[in-house]
Amino acid sequence: MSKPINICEIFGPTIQGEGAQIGRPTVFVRTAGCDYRCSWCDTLYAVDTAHANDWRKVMAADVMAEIEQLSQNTPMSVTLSGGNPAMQPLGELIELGQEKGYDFSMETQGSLARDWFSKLDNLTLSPKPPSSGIETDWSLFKDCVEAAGSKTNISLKIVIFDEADYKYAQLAAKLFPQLPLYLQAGNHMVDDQSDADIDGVLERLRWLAEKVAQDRWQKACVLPQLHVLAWGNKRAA
Ligand SMILES: C[S@@+](CC[C@H](N)C(=O)[O-])C[C@H]1O[C@@H](n2cnc3c(N)ncnc32)[C@H](O)[C@@H]1O
Ligand SMILES: Nc1nc2[nH]cc(C(=O)O)c2c(=O)[nH]1
Ligand code: SF4
Ligand SMILES: [Mg+2]
Repeated sequence: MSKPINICEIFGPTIQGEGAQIGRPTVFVRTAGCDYRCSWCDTLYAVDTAHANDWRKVMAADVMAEIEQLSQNTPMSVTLSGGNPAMQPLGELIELGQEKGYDFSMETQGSLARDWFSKLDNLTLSPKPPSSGIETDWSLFKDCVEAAGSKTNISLKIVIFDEADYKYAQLAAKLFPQLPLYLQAGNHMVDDQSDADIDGVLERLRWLAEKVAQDRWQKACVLPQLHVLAWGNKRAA
């Protein structure tokens, strides 16, 4: 018997605003619930159970039907995010979609490994630096890399707010030298309602870019959240 997926929102097509697939059109499936509480989480409405009344349980076939409606039945990229999508039974959805020609990317922090990671086309693992207030269990993180295996494109994406976060990213790069590395300028959440602090984001982006250039850190790819530059903190963008 298949189990329902806890859904926060399904939206798009928009563009992937972050990491290895930046700029690519995609539909987002945002699952509800997370095992972390990052101090600067930009999607608390998918994490905090205070928002649980807005979440819904949906069977994989029905999620797929919504994706097909949004994409007007044109096979395209689907991005699974959250919350932590690894908490949800997503293997069946990935299989259903791939049979129809859709490809699947996923964003997760690397705290819960699942067999079905190996079905994904792209997996972004985003371990959390010190500024998040969360400590990384690198052994669980390694389990996620291994669960995805060699057929899935895996990349590391680390949010950077400060010097300690930068050092953490250097450590992560040392631990997983085989993985492409993206450094994402942090977006300080001012409050849920307000526009994004774009000046602050750009200042952090310039600081990060200058550091990487000065250190001649060839492997690092520095990026902003493109959707934040385009649409601010607007939900479902
Ligand atoms: C909202 S999370 C959901 C997926 C998963 N829980 C995770 O953290 O990877 C999606 C991406 O947004 C990043 N992110 C969250 N809040 C952010 C912020 N304030 N500034 C920059 N990136 C942020 C996360 O690090 C992650 O890479
Ligand atoms: N456009 C856009 N790109 C994104 N990349 C990662 C996102 C996420 O919240 O996981 C996200 C998002 O919410 N919107
Ligand atoms: S792991 Fe991701 S969704 Fe969960 S609290 Fe952190 S940034 Fe938010
Ligand atoms: Mg987001």
